[in-house]
Order: sequence, then structure tokens, then C-alpha cells
Amino acid sequence: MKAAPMQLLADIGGTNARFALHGEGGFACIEVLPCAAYDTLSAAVKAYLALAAQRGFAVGELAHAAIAIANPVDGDWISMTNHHWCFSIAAMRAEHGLATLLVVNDFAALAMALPTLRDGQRERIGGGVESGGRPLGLIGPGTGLGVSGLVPAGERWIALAGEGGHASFAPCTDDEAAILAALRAEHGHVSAERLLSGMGIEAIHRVLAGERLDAAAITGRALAGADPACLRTVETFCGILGSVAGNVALTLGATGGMYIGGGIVPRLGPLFAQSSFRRRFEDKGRLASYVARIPTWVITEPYPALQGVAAMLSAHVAAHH
Ligand SMILES: Nc1ncnc2c1ncn2[C@@H]1O[C@H](COP(=O)(O)OP(=O)(O)OP(=O)(O)O)[C@@H](O)[C@H]1O
Repeated sequence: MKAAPMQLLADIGGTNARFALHGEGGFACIEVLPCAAYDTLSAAVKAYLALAAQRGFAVGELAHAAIAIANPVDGDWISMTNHHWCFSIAAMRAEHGLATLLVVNDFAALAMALPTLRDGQRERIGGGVESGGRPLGLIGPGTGLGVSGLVPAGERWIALAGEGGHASFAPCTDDEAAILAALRAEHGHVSAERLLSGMGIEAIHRVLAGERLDAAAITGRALAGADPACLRTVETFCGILGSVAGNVALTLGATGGMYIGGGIVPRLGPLFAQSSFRRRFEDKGRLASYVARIPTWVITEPYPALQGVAAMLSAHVAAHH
């Protein structure tokens, strides 16, 4: 019997566009393309398909595709929050000759992958008690700040597609109040994303150290251990992430566990586990013992949203074809 054609999957962030083919044998041809190198998402898709064709994959047979993307998905027109790409889903589907083009929020896709993560794909930070069948929370700093959750519904899970990264930032220390004041002067409304993202690390450093450095340089110097100002910036970032992750856990009742995704935290190496993240996660006044029972995990699996979007596409195709 001829194998079913492969499916095209993508996880599109503000900086990185991750592509893969998915078939009965699992994932193949995983590639990360820089968003900035392409004028449109369609151009990035074409570049990826050309690469896959060169490697001998039968991309002409593709019928079903799914894109997980970092912005709200509501209707046919998609416009990214942290990058200039925008497109019509129907036009993109027609252009690439696809029967199905499913477009979902990237953190909803990532949330769908959470129950499949095993030890080796996630690293535990601090205490808490793991218990199945309860809501899971998700937060992930990258170009932006993704927030989602996964709610059990009988045998199934339902992923939330919210925009919690844009909820207002609440400072808990004098340093954080100073950062809020500086950012409010620049932006007016200051969301959690303004601090918990690549641009956020840079902003924290600008305010606390009075120095303009890019995010990778700040964390690189902090990891090298010789730059106290960069260490302070990274420590402040981790503390804020603990506080905001605790807010998400409280808001969702995420008693099954709180997961940290996105590209930044895995790049902090041992600094994250050593930081005040977990103390700040638990620092919730009268509800401290409630959050202390919730385990927190860093996702270490490199392409978890692709797993989630593959599951969403399979369910969609099974329901519609
Ligand atoms: N070594 C590093 N330390 C800290 N931040 C970094 C490092 N390298 C890159 N970054 C920042 O990480 C961000 C990219 O994160 P990520 O790899 O999660 O991309 P993305 O999936 O495109 O983002 P998103 O899904 O949030 O739109 C950029 O803002 C960049 O400044």
C-alpha cells in the first residue's frame, strides 16, 4: 500500500520560522529559517519547499498543511504582532495548491504537546507535586511572550489561545518599579511582554545598567560570570518570569503544572535554575501554599510546537476528510 503523502508543518515566531514534513515515520527535514530573510511568509514557505525538494522529498504531493503562528488567529486575515508578515489563509492555501491549510496560535499548538513531554524533554525547576488530569499552564519568552493553557475535557485536552503576554505588567520590587516607570514613559501601556522577551532583557539592562546591549550579549556575559550588571539583568528577568508565571498559574488554576517554553530560557543554562524564578513563582501571599504545590518545568525539547500542530492537523483532517 502506498504511504499517505506527507504533511507540511510550520511554527512561525517573530524571529524564527521552523518547518518540517510529517508522515507515518514521524518528522523529517526540520529546518529553521530566519523570518527577516523573507519579505513574506509565502516566500519562506517556497524556500523551504525548494530545499525539501532538493533533498528528495515529494513536496508536489502535499495536500494538508498547518501553521502555528505568534499572533491572534481570528478569521482569514493574519497579521503578525512582532514581525511585518501578513496574509490571507485562503489565498495562501490556493497559492500552494493545498486541500487544507490550518492556521492556529503558536502557543495553543505548543500547549497541545505538553502532555506528551517526558523526562529528557523537560527539566524540573523546584518543588511541587505532579498530578494528572488537571489544567496545565504555559508561558514562553522569545521574540514576544506567549501564554496559553491546556484544560482536560474527558479523554481530550482543549488548548487556550489567549494573548496573556499583553496583560499589564505589575512590579514587585523597587528595581521593577523603576523599569515600569521608564517603559511607561516610552510606551504608555506596559505589558509583561515588554519585559519578558528578547527586547525585554535589553530594556531591563538599559534601565538597570544604563547600557545598550543585545539580548544574546547580555546573557552571554552573564553566563561567562564576569559581568555583575548582566548577571543582575538576567536575575531580574528570571524573577519577573517567576512572578508572571505564578499569575498565570493562579488565573488558570494550573494545578497540573506550569511549563516554560520559548527560545530564551533554555539559553540561560544553569542561571535559570539558580535564579529566584521559583521563589517568585511561589511568592503569592495567602495563596503561597497553593502555588507551592504546582510543579514548574522548562521545556528542553527543541521543536515542541511542531508536535502540537501535527496533532491538531491530524485531528482536523480526520474530522473533515
Ligand atoms: N542567547 C540569547 N539570550 C537571550 N535572548 C536571546 C538569545 N539569543 C536570541 N535571543 C532572543 O530570543 C528571541 C527569539 O526567541 P525565539 O527563538 O523563541 O524566537 P521565535 O520563536 O521567533 O519567537 P516568538 O515565538 O516569541 O515570536 C529574540 O528576541 C532574541 O533577541
